[in-house]
Amino acid sequence: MADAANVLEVRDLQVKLKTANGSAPLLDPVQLTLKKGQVFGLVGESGCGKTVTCNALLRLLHPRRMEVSGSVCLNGLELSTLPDEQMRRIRGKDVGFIMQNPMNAFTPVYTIGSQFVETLRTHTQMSKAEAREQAIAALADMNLPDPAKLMKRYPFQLSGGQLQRVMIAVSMCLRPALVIADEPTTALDVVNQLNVLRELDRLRKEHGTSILLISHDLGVISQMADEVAVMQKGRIIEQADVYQLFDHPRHEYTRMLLNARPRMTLGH
Ligand SMILES: Nc1ncnc2c1ncn2[C@@H]1O[C@H](COP(=O)(O)OP(=O)(O)OP(=O)(O)O)[C@@H](O)[C@H]1O
Repeated sequence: MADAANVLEVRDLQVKLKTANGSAPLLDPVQLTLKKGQVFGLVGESGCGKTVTCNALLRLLHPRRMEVSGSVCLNGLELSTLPDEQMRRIRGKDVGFIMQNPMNAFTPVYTIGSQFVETLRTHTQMSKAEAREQAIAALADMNLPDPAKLMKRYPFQLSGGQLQRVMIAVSMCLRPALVIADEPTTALDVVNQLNVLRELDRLRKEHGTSILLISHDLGVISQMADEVAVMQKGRIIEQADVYQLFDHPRHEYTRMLLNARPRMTLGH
């Protein structure tokens, strides 16, 4: 029975890559519990399986190439057995997704405004005018200057930091219960990293959104997360409250990551 305090409960989520001779494990059985309003950090070096975990949660892995098993429960709703059409509605509306390279999230030939309006109208009954108004308000809320003008721009006309903020505005505007942020600041310079993290944190506080924050950078995780899981080679090797993990890391690999983290602070 799902606990009402939890937005996401993942049990025994396992991924295997189908090969000519059988299958190769990519993800050992993963258990995750995200409480409402919590930031859950998933850390580990490149290739350890963070993105595979997110894609498995959202059922974005190709069934012909990957074998996924286990249970993923979002606000009490089991996602693993939902029809594809219902799952499509959940992605974007109930679960927002912020990816590492915002350029990949937008189609280059359409303006920011038309893509934002389209997303809003796909998931709601809003008229074009209402959606446009809401999009402008969401861009302004992300402290983006002159949002009405920005709506007319194409993705390549924005800086990486601006585009990342637009993506956050798009993913948060439908007030999803959960946002999965996969390396949301990795492609940004340090100043933009801090700004984007601040905005994410503010939106979480204002709307009570839970965030699954994926990063290879424990410096970022330490600023944002309440709880942290450390992943190595497709396995969660340590999971703890952020203070406990930083003060008393149990695993040698966690200690190595801690020693390698850059110094940065959100300053609040
Ligand atoms: N479509 C795929 N086909 C085959 N192998 C894959 C596929 N996607 C991921 N993998 C493999 O799964 C493992 C985990 O990859 P994943 O992208 O989840 O790592 P990651 O921790 O997110 O790394 P990064 O921080 O670089 O994004 C890697 O060994 C990768 O090569």
